[in-house]
Amino acid sequence: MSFVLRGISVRHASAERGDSCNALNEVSVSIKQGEQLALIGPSGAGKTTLLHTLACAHPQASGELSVFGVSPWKLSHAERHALRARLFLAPQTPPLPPRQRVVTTVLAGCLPQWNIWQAIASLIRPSNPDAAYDALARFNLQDKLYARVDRLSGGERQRCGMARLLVSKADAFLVDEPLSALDPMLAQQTLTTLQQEAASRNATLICSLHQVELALSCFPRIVGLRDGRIVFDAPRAKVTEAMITELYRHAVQDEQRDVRRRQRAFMYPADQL
Ligand SMILES: Nc1ncnc2c1ncn2[C@@H]1O[C@H](COP(=O)(O)OP(=O)(O)OP(=O)(O)O)[C@@H](O)[C@H]1O
Repeated sequence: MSFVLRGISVRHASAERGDSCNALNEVSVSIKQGEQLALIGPSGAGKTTLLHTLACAHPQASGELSVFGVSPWKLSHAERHALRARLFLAPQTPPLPPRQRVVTTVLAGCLPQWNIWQAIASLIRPSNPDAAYDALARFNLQDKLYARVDRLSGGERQRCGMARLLVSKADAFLVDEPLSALDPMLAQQTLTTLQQEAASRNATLICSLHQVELALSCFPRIVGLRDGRIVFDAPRAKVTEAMITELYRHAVQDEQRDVRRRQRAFMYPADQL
C-alpha cells in the first residue's frame, strides 16, 4: 500500500479562532502502489489539504496515516525527510525561482537524491542538462531549456513544474490541479504524460482536478470530496451523473447565495451597518 488513512481529520494552524470547521473530517481511504486516482470536488472541498497530508507536509489532528507502511509523524525528522524524498508534491502554482534558468529549475526535482554539494554544484553548472531536456521535451518545452523562468507563460511554468516530477525518483506523484493554466489539447497531453510516467515506474498517481470529464475519462478510480469528507470513492464506471450533480450541488447553491448577499449589500448598504 502507498497510503492508508483511517479517520484522518486536519485543521489548518492558521484557521480562524472559533472556526469549528476542519479542512478534512474523518477521511478513510486506502491507495495501492501504482494506483491512479482523481480527486474531484468543489472549491474548498479539501483536495489540496488531502494531497498535503499525503505528502507529510502537515500532521493530522486525529486519525492514523500510513505512508509506504510507516507512520510519518512517529518518525524522526531525518527519517521523515527520507520518506518525503519518495513523494513528489506538485502544487497548483509551482514556486519556481523567477530569475532561474528552466534547466536549473527542472533539475531541482533531483534535490532529494543529492547531497548539499551536488545541489550547489548544479546551481552553478546544471549537472544533467540532458535529463532536463528530455523531461521538457515530453511537455513540448525543450526549446525553453535555457530560458529564464520569469519569461515563461503560466501554462509553460505549470508544465515546467511537471518536468521536475519526471526527473525525480519519487514513488508517488501528488499533483494538485496540474491543468488549470492549460488549453484543452495541452491538458490532455500533460495528463497522458503524467499517467505514462507513473505507469512506467509503477508510481502511485493522485491528481486533483476541476475538469470532471477528463477525470472520468482518464482515471480508473474517482474520489469525490466535499466539506472535507469523502462523498464517494468508486471506479469510474460506477460514477453516475447524479453523483456528480450531488457533489457540486451545494457549491452552486452557495455561489447563488453569495451573489444574492452581494446584491443586497449593494442595493441596501444601510442594512449592513
Ligand atoms: N492555510 C490555510 N489556513 C486556513 N484555512 C485553510 C488554509 N488552506 C485551506 N484552508 C481551508 O481548508 C479548506 C479546504 O481547502 P483546500 O485548499 O484543501 O480545498 P480545495 O478542495 O483544494 O479547494 P480548491 O479547489 O479551491 O483549490 C477550505 O475551507 C479552506 O478555506
